[in-house]
Amino acid sequence: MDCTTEDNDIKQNKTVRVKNPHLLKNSVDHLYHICLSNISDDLEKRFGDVKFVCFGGTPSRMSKFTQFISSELGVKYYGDVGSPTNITGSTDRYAMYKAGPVLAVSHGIGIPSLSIVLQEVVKLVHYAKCQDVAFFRIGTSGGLGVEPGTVVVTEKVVNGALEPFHQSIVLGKSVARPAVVDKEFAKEIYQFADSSDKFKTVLGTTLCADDFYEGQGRIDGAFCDHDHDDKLNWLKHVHSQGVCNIEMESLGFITMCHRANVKGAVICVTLLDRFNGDMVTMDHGFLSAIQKHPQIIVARYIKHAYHLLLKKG
Ligand SMILES: O=P(O)(O)O[C@@H]1C[C@H](O)[C@@H](CO)O1
Ligand SMILES: O=c1cc[nH]c(=O)[nH]1
Repeated sequence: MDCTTEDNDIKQNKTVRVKNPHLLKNSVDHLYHICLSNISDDLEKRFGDVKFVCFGGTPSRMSKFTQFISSELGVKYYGDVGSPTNITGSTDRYAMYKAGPVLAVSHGIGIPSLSIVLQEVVKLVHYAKCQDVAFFRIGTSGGLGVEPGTVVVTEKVVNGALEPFHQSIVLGKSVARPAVVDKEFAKEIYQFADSSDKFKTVLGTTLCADDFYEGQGRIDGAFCDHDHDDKLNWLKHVHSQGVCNIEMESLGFITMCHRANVKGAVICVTLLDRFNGDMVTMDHGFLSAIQKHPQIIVARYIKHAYHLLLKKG
């Protein structure tokens, strides 16, 4: 594909942007952490049909989601009965599964871990010439003033200081990139909540922290230099600014989707109300049941969008 065609496709919001002139010079690109290569693997043949890429923290969640979405869409997943195959096979850093137009990828904990796999997946869908791709993060979070089990569809994302950008250090300098949420896309997804659902779904601001303990104001870590009142005052303050939930990846996820010209949305379930405590104490059965809540909403959206695509032909 020459650059003009590529630019036109990007302008028409079809293909995924890889904004790196150095890559054009290199013919070989080994996607190290997902164990794929643009030369030795036929990425277009294997992944060219991908339209929806869903990310979440753990391999087991993404494997279960693959089974769920494959039965919802009536498409086979790649792998054996009852066990989708991890495409990243020989690396155990991340897991990636495929069911028809859906790719499900685990990202680990925090933006550093997420950003590596997200960059490689952006390059993967770029090399595979996927068109009109959408990315989703289906995660867990701590809630503020909402019942545990509530799904928050992120309409704004901020860092721990309530600023809507992601800061990182590049070549020794601090770089701040804006976290631009696609609000229309968030609203579209939110509309797939149903009044008969056994859980609530809300649109809200998500605070993305650098850490699970002190970074989220917890007082139950190995270290803590603040007290219970400081924590409550901070939680009350961020809640008064519209924050509904706290997690650890949304800022990097939204910022990179924007840079890649990909529609991106963050949909997380809340595991606890942080006004009532810090520890996640629910039993494993309940935890695994409520992790499905964001998947239910996203699966409805994907099913709807996929059927529209099939109709278009
Ligand atoms: O998608 P998950 O459930 O992994 O996301 C949240 C944020 C952190 O990665 C992790 C902390 O327990 O859960
Ligand atoms: O409180 C919580 C729960 C899940 N994930 C987080 O980052 N925070």
